[in-house]
Amino acid sequence: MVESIAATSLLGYSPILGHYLKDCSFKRVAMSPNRLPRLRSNKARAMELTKEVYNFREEDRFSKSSDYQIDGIVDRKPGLWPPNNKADNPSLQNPLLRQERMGCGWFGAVFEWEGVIVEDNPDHEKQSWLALSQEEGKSPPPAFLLRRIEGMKNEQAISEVLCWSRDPSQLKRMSLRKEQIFQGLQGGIYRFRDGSKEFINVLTRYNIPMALVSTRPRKNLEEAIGSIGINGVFNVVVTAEDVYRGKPDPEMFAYAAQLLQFIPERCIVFGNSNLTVEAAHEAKMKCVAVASKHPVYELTAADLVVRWLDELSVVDLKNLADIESSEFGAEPEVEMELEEEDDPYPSSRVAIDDQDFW
Ligand SMILES: Nc1c(NC[C@H](O)[C@H](O)[C@H](O)COP(=O)(O)O)[nH]c(=O)[nH]c1=O
Ligand SMILES: [Mg+2]
Repeated sequence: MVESIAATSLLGYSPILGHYLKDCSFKRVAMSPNRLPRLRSNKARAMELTKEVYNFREEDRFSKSSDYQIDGIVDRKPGLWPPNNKADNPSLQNPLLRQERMGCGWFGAVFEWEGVIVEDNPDHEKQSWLALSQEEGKSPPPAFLLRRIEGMKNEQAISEVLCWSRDPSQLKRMSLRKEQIFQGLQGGIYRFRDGSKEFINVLTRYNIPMALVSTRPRKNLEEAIGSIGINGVFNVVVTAEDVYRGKPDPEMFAYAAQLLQFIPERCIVFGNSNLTVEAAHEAKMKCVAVASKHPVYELTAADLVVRWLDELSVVDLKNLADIESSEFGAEPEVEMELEEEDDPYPSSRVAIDDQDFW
């Protein structure tokens, strides 16, 4: 199975619907009525948000997520946005490796959890909000508001969309309660979506760095990861506690890229809603939409739409991650190394980072 997915090529395979963006400006998608006007550039905003989060809870975050970070990939010290450009590191000495990474062969995969890796039951989420509104003596949120808060952090949804409170302690209390209700309904039972296990096996085999990003609390997500037996598969796990804002804000994806040490243009997001597509594009990332709870025709703003992850091959992802040189400024120059005269084996010198050539 693993072999067949990896070997699938562009020759024989055509995803349900897909279009590769060649316009590096990315399309602006008018799909989220709750988007706030942005007065600053996306990059400046991501930088500001990421810095804020670092200053706010740096120690807490790194201590909690350390189990999921692979040494050598994640820099535990705070850094500036954008992250160090691991892929296009000009100090790479192996010209073949450098060429490979400067092209489309080196990228990070950023996955949502529900509706992408595991099956999602949309009714549980709706019922949780309805139950919370009843407990709090608020009017039940209508369907259009529930759609607007899909993918947001609970605090964000309660304060900015439902307008139930702005008091931080109340927001925290209601958010925790809503997750408690959700977990009760969900029952701690998780099931892989068909094809997702096979797909992450392929990516693991190809050494493609992977991040898991979800608006669920870390504790619940860690339990869920353990219960389906994929501990340690993701190099990085970003959860609700790590960020101020969920989707459609790009903060979660920007932070995942920072932890993976990939510039955003080198990341592909896999999500199942238009808010995810919007957040990924806002973060300057490509987005594959998985049509799980939303039909294919509603997700056409994504760069590629599939029903099941195992419809995709590594070749498809490489094509998707194909980087326009203009996105990096000037055309990169291939550096010629000067070999020292007294070195008897000059061509055997390889930078440390060159050893993981795949
Ligand atoms: N509000 C509705 C949701 N919200 C839940 C989110 O879509 C999401 O599944 C959850 O936040 C987990 O995050 P992730 O997918 O792992 O990133 N879902 C619905 O189906 N319907 C809603 O109205
Ligand atoms: Mg989802």
